[in-house]
Amino acid sequence: MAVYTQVSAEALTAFLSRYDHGALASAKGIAEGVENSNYLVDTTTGRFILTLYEKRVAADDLPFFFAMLDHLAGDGNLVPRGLPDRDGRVIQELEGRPACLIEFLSGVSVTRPTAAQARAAAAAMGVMHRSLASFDGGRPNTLGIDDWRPLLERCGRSLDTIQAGLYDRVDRALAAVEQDWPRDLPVSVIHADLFPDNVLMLNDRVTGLIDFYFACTDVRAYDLAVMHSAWAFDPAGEPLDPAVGRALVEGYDEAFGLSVAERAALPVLARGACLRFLLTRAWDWLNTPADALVTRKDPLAYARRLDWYERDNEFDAG
Ligand SMILES: Nc1ncnc2c1ncn2[C@@H]1O[C@H](COP(=O)(O)OP(=O)(O)OP(=O)(O)O)[C@@H](O)[C@H]1O
Ligand SMILES: N[C@@H](CCO)C(=O)O
Repeated sequence: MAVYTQVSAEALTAFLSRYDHGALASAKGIAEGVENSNYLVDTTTGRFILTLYEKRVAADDLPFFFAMLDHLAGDGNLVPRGLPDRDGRVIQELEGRPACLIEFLSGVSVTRPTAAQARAAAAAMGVMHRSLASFDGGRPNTLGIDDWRPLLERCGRSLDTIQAGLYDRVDRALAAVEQDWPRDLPVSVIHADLFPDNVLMLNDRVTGLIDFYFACTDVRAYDLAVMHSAWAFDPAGEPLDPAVGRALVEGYDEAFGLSVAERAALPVLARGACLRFLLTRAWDWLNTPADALVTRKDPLAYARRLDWYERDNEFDAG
């Protein structure tokens, strides 16, 4: 359960008194997620998400994320805006952490997506990319290709305590990705973490895209590769029905479009995505504080996906 920071009823009551959103009725920590502390807050007038930003989110980046969300919501995308208090402030401090009250969106996230759900989610990403073409903000990717080797070195040989030989395995895969990485594809602001748990759905309909805290400026097709690596496999990293992977590429292509060069680069971009999530999960696996109420995510589920992309499997690019 991702609740790193406990919020007392007294502190939350005082926090809510800055807004015109009613008085505290109930609050409970949300089990999903690994990055930030999230609470579901019910007040006398409505339901909200309260997020306290933890380890990987820099407070200085929050204005960028909320400007992006405002831009997307203003253009009709189903994303949650940060809510301003009576003085117009969205970014607050609570229990010593940066914190925001956020719009609640309905829907649930799927764990084993169908092809229809994958198509709808990828189309929502395509529509989002179209809106982002007119967004003039930007943020360097702090977990991009240039950051993977330093992260590998910080994990070091402790990786081998997760699985024998894992350090050398990642080192080899990373060297190949560094060599093959495309340097001339279109760049844009992207979500960079659009996993199934960051897409809210009702049946086959997308009702919300959430968790923009890794959004950054990077290769646009990398966003789709991240999505493929997260959606085309089950949580243990075993591939789902190939129709799911195909639906992702087709849904995105129909909504936004994918050039021949972007399509050709998807396999290496997906290998890069596997390394990004394998490494951050491995770091967390090795460094999660014993008292944190969080379910660590399995780095080896990403080693299995990496194996799959490396085996020269057809990417099912439609
Ligand atoms: N705006 C929202 N509306 C409804 N539910 C939300 C909203 N934001 C977050 N949630 C719920 O809280 C959970 C955790 O949120 P989120 O994914 O942002 O956490 P995180 O710790 O940043 O996660 P991750 O590990 O994916 O980076 C989500 O899976 C969802 O159930
Ligand atoms: N979506 C990521 C967590 C954010 O870094 C994962 O599943 O590893």
